[in-house]
Amino acid sequence: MDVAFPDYDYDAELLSLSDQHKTDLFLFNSSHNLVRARGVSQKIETPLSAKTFQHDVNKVFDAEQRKGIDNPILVGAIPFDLDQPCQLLAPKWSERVKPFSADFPAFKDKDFSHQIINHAFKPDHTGFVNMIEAALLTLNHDDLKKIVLSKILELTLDRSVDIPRLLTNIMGQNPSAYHFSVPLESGILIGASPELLIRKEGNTLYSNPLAGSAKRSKDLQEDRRASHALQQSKKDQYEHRIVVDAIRSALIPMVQSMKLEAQPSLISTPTMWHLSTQIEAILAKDSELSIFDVIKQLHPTPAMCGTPTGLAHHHISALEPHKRGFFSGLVGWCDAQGNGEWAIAIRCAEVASNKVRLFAGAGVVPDSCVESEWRETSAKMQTMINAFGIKGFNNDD
Ligand SMILES: C=C(O[C@H]1C=CC=C(C(=O)O)[C@@H]1O)C(=O)O
Repeated sequence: MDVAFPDYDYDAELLSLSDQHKTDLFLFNSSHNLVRARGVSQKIETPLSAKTFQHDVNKVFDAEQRKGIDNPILVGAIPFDLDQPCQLLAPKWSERVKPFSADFPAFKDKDFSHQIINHAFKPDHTGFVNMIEAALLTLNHDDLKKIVLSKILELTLDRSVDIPRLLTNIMGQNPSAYHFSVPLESGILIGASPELLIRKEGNTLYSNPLAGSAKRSKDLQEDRRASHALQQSKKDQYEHRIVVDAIRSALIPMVQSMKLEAQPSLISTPTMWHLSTQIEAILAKDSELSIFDVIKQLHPTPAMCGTPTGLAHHHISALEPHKRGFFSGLVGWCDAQGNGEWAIAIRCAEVASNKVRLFAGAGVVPDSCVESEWRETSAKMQTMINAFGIKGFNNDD
């Protein structure tokens, strides 16, 4: 189904939100699909690692089909830790249409701004330094090759956040990202992720892992220098290669063919440069694998966790003072015909009224430098700081 894009009044037409529905709308927008959903017909909270997971999904799809929906969908979020409950639902209402182009004046909401009343990093700078130093020691004395460690920034803002306005700002400022707004029990998970874990169209799989990062600069020359240095950086190339190798090894047993770029390319968001690899693969003939079977083999990749996965996961639980929940998990949708798209929940925030939590992680390898990882995670948070219209906050502190 195609949609035309007239000059929208963003909150009335674009997001079709009346006041009482401001926060219960699920939205996922990529350059391939825009999925919107509302209301709960059925829920799935089973962890992805549970044996009954696919059975529970099939049961929900069957029940929706018995109600007369030809190709029902599931939308929601999958946590970082596969043993934790998912928040997936078959919505009461949904539509899948041509994606938004975010290049409208309506998306440039310059008057949208917030002030910070309180802020706290978890861990704080000292705790972060200790955490990365402990990781570096482990990297030297263990089989661990890479670990991704994160921090959270907790904000209290001067007023409750208007979610549709935040979403339009996110889209306007980051037109080529995966935009999402996912109502969860703890608040709204909302953001502009640059990273695709998996898109499945029939038997074709697409993935776009990122790893290796540099902060962008407003100064053109400095910006070019940063991108060039990233491309030349052995440390970042190594960090990236670990992710691509893991995805390739996980896909090989499932697919009949795979195309992937020999060298990573550079991609940019408005705030960051990244090393990126596009991967395309065709599932083996007569494959009965669902998109969740594929996700189970891939997630969490070394771009979110580390390598080897189990060991990195163990050290993350021991070193990080916070529970990630859905941060660095997945957000997206899938249908009963086996299509779907799941982006990684980064460059995002969890918002509950005027309380906001931002998340950012960075890959740590033996050549990592503690202060650079602090600055990199702060730079990654700038995507959401800008979307909230927060000015003059130096989040390097
Ligand atoms: C974990 C995050 O970034 C990942 C994605 C791209 C580059 C990354 C890096 O260079 O460390 C991270 O693996 C985040 O943005 O919070």
